[in-house]
Amino acid sequence: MTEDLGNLRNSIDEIDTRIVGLLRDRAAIAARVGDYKKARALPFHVVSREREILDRITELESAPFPKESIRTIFREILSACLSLEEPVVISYMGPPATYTHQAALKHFGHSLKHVPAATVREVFRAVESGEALYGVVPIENSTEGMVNNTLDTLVESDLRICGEIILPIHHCLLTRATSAKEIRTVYAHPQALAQCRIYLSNALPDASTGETTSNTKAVEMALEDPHSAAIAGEMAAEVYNIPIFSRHIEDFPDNQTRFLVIGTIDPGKTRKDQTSIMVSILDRVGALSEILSLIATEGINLTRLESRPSRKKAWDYIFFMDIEGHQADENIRQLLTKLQTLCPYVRILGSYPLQDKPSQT
Ligand SMILES: C=C(O[C@@H]1C=C(C(=O)O)C=C[C@H]1O)C(=O)O
Repeated sequence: MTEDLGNLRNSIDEIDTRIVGLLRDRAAIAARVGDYKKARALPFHVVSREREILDRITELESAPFPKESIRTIFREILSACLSLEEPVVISYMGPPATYTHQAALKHFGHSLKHVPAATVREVFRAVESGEALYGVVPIENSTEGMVNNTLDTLVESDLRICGEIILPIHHCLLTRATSAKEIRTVYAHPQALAQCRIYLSNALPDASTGETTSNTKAVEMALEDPHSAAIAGEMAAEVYNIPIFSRHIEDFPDNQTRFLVIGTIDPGKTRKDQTSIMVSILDRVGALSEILSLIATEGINLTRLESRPSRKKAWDYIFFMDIEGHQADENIRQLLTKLQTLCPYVRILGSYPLQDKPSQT
């Protein structure tokens, strides 16, 4: 029997009507949850519950529908339902169309209000003042290393880390020029320039480079002058309507950036968490190795160790550590108690859901 296209499309229309009906029912219940929480002054955004939902629906049989798409769709459903409970503002390091903007949209969905801030410090300020519930800032790139400015701002602030977002970063060369030889200057944020060094020296050996405070600023320069180009993401090309001259120009294809979600809300314990801590150590032989062996004795996996000058005294350092697990776990509680006796200063920056590293895309 041959398929009838009209019938198939009628079936799809019926299913879509059912999906919308279910979304309507879900939104009505989420609004009731919102009323319940408001009456009891409970936090309305519950990260651990959202994580539980996302993990559960990912395990449901959806084939041939792709699992990753199920997660993306549900991220948007959660975002839309949450916005019914309370208007939520997210401050991100702007301007619009930066990778940080992309990370914020991926993590919180499009239904929340995403507001750009000019600097990392401004993002912290927006959250500290209560203008925004969360802030999103870049912390580390897999090719270029830590964003020191974010680490330093974290030291000075009382905000906690509520989550992390890992985004594959693919740079594009954006320009109004139609051939490489027309391009005299390539503008970008220093991080982006550093991640595309090999491409620039091979494809545009005669072009000079110019650092900008953001890739979006670079796009504005490239829009004004056809002899200029900018390095930025595909989203910037779309938003600013500038042609893509070349895609995937990053030197290492597995280029990822890690962003932090900062705020005041405790995300709660989930199936797989990570804890970030900050310690200062006594200036004596073996002080750091003592801490490291304590971590090993408790059977804790140390996944990141960074040091930054304390900015209080020359050659005095603060250490940032990420360990697997939640601060409520027995072995981490033990570790923290021991660290408190060993280190002049210990601060828990937060326990939050561990993000899976995205596979290369
Ligand atoms: C509905 C709730 O509130 C929010 C919205 C959620 C949802 O749409 O499922 C989940 C967690 C909360 O961030 C809840 O806590 O259950």
